Amino acid sequence: MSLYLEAATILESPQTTSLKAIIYNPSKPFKSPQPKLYALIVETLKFQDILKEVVENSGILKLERKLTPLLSILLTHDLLLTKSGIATSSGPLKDALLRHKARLNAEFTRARLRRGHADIKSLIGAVNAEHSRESEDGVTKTATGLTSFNPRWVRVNALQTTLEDSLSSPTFHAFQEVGSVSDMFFFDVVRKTYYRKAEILPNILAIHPSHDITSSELYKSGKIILQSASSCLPAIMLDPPKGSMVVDGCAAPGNKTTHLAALVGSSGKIFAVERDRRRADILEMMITKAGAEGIVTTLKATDFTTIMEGHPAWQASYILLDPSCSGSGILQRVDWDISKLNLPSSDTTSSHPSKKKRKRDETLPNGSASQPEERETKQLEEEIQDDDTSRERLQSLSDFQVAIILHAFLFPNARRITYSTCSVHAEENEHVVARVLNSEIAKERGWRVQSRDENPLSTWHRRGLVGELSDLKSSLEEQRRVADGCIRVHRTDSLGGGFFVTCFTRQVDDKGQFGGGIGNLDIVPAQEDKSRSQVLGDTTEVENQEWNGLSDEGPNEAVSAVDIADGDPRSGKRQKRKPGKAQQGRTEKTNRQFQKGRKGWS
Ligand SMILES: C[S@@+](CC[C@H](N)C(=O)[O-])C[C@H]1O[C@@H](n2cnc3c(N)ncnc32)[C@H](O)[C@@H]1O
Repeated sequence: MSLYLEAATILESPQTTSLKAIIYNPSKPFKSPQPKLYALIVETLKFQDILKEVVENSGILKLERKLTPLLSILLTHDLLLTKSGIATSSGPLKDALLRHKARLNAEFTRARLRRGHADIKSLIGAVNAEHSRESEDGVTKTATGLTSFNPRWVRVNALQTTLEDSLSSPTFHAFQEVGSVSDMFFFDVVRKTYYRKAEILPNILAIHPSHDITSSELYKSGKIILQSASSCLPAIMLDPPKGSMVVDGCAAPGNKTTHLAALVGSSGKIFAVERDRRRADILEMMITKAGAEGIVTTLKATDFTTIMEGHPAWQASYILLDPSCSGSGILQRVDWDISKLNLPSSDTTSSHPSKKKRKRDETLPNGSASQPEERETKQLEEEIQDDDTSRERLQSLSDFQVAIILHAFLFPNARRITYSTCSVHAEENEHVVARVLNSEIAKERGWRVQSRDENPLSTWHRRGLVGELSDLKSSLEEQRRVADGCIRVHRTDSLGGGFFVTCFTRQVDDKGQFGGGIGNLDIVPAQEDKSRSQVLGDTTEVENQEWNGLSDEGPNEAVSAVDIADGDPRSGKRQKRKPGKAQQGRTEKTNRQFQKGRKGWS
């Protein structure tokens, strides 16, 4: 009986992760074979409506006190829908169900005929078809009736292979290109298809989520990396030229670090900074797997805000900031939503013995009987408290994100800085942008948000929310320009989850001096490298339509001996370059302003 009891326990537990992750978790093994357990739960969930109807109409829950609604549908599933029947030799629960076999069979026949199926085969076929369309295939129907598609996104690792070689490899050679993401979801049978938007998402492919490529040689060797399109946007937007020096300020697990490495190539240099030692281990593994060890120096257990003058990373020209955030945009690929279990009702409904829920008028733990009004007030209070906690949390995340950007603004040679989150909250997105642009540092150093037309992702239709930039101390026109310079991705946009990214830049004059800034409405495109692959200008309208063909996987978000470079004061070695007096003075002044600015914003 342990198979059914274990299945019931799983179905009753709160769903914090996918069903597969629960069943195949090595630290919490089940007695029953995992594939059997998985199949029983998935199949019962698929047929839950008809099973519920059969159990309710048979009235067995009133007659058999040992059977719970959940156990009754699990057992009835195997009794009626499998060739081998209930998978146990004997026992009180099996006996209880078998006493009513004839009645259950009769109700099942009625329920099947009511659905218009002459035989069981036809019923099973129809239920399977319905489920393959609606849940297994990454097609989500939102509450508003919108259909969104969740392909699996794959980034071809240009450090190890090319897109062409990947497409002709055994993994992909049978795949055919389709014109939009939605095209791969409209066949009854999943076909081997891929979608790409080469001009804007170079080396990035979308495939149907049912294709598991993790056992392929391409994946195992690091030639392809599973990374959502949303998560690829920051490196594309930063667009560091080949051979440039880049800092990835919040790097683990390393999706964006390895993407940056592919962009700067073997002549480039990346410092990947990660505060958390354990996460930094994964970062190092990912860098090795991607073949980027020669390009990336990992700064393990290092806080980005401690990188100062004298550290080699201080000289970087490009900085990618993807700091910790609330993660509210992340899509969970839930294989089976066990929370949507539709249980039979009975007058004698009792929950599973292991999980006793408090009934409506039961005594509260403090001994007092809860009255309905009291319960409602308590619930309301809890909700308000939850809301305050999340507001507080967002505020502290936002303060931390501001501090990270303000520190990046101090890097003397930085010309572009991207800031991204996988959050949908304006507090972590537009509000952060407004706060850093209002800072003294931004004004002194000439930092502004890159205009849409300077930006490789100018054709993406969903931009920042201008209404959330009202704290920006500037004209409405400038607020609009800033909003337009930000990119938002909705969870339903098919790029793999909700996302926000923007790029800060500053002008460089002919002598390589930085200048200009917010309030400078005379936007002159920065005189920088000519590496920008796209400035698509007036093709925007057409591009928007093409982008609209994309419409969804969640952004995937992976260092040995501490790899602190010689120049780092903590390395214990003499710093290679000491700043001159003038430079020292400027840094101290700027640091004081920075601290002042920081206080002002907290
Ligand atoms: C959202 S994750 C980054 C994901 C990563 N960019 C990727 O694409 O794989 C944020 C990371 O920043 C790290 N972090 C947070 N604060 C930091 C700080 N002050 N300095 C360095 N790393 C930090 C966190 O430990 C976490 O690993």
